[in-house]
Amino acid sequence: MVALSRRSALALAGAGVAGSAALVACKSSKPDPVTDAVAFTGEHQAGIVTPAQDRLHFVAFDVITKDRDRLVQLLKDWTAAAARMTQGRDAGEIGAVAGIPEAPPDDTGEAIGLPAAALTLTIGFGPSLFRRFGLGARQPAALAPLPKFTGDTLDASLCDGDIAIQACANDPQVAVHAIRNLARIGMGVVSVRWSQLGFGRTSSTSTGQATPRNLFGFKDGTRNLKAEEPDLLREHLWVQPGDGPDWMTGGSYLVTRKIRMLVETWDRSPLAEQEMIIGRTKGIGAPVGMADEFDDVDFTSVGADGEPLLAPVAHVRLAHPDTNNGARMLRRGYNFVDGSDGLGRLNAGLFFIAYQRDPRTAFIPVQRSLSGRDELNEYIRHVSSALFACPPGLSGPSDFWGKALFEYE
Ligand SMILES: C=CC1=C(C)c2cc3[nH]c(cc4nc(cc5[nH]c(cc1n2)c(C)c5CCC(=O)O)C(CCC(=O)O)=C4C)c(C)c3C=C
Ligand SMILES: [Fe+2]
Repeated sequence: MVALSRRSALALAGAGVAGSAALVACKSSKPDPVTDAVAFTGEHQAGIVTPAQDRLHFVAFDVITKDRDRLVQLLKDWTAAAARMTQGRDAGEIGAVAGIPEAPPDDTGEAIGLPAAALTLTIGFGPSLFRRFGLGARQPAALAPLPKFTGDTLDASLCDGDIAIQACANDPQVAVHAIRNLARIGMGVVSVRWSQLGFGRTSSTSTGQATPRNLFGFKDGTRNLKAEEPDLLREHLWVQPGDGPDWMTGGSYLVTRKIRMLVETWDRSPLAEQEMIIGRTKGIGAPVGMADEFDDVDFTSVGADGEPLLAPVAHVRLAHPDTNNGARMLRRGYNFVDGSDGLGRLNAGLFFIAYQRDPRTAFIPVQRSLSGRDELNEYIRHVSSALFACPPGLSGPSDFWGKALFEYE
């Protein structure tokens, strides 16, 4: 049997040979150059350390059923649909246009003819899920709700959620199609709590990727954890045996923060001040006082005025591992522009995404350091916050999202 993508199925449909597709998981965790598909199964979920794609559609769901079996069935159905869509196929076995005219199609159709576009679908479970379905004792200690931080201006309707799914792809229509179909399949069991579209990745997760820029115009993601650093990934990204609970071994904790950026105010500030606030040059992205983007941050040199070259309030000083007891995380955020705010300003910013082995020793201390002193706070507002436990990758066809969490002795 052959695996037919939406593209080849469309082409072959004309020749009358569509309908014999079978799921074939591709082996590599990098996009397959022929099918442009990222493997759906593996040790870790795709969409974390796999190369960051250009587009995002992120959704947080509330579970609206009290029936545990219905939720487990949905997780099975979602897994099957996600396996198909990440390989460039329709969400359902029949597809968008091959079904009977009397029934709604099992795929919505807007991705017909589009490739897999390196689509990854990554699932996470929020703290609120563990208050139900007998999951209380299964909640990881690391999954305690995030604390309030100085300056937070959070909108509760944009925070938290029982289940999150991150869709990343190199085509926005492919990412939106995936989330739309998962929401459709979940009708009656889950409802969308909040969602976010993103464009322009704001970090690299591989040394092979150029460092992109955020909406303040600075290179972002220079000193990110990268796929080529397995020792650091073990230490800072993946939950290790013994960290507990077992169902999270090989997984990672996901923090999202929607951060509005007051771009109009930023755009009126002088270049030298922008560089002082970030602690890096805007052009090359080098740490202040250094020449190259990948030079180490210089904490100690002082200028002719006797003041440190790297300001005490500079973002990269306050976010640096040396300032935070060695804390590191894998950032995977996206720019967003959600139209304008009715006052003539863009509603724009950074949808910050960070994965880590334990938020208590990574995101939380770093955000405490930033929220207290970071000069960047004059120009940003945190409006949404969430934390999710992302289990390890799926082992094969009999595994499904959440199996080890829900099915235990
Ligand atoms: C709590 C974690 C962080 C938040 C929130 C955050 C917001 C934020 N960051 C930028 C722009 C840049 N950040 C940079 C580096 C950097 N930022 C964090 C953490 C948070 N940032 C870390 C851990 C680091 C790396 C520190 C280090 O190890 O040196 C940079 C420099 C380039 C880079 O290394 O990535 C920029 C630029 C914005 C605009 C923002 C909120 C909107
Ligand atoms: Fe940052």
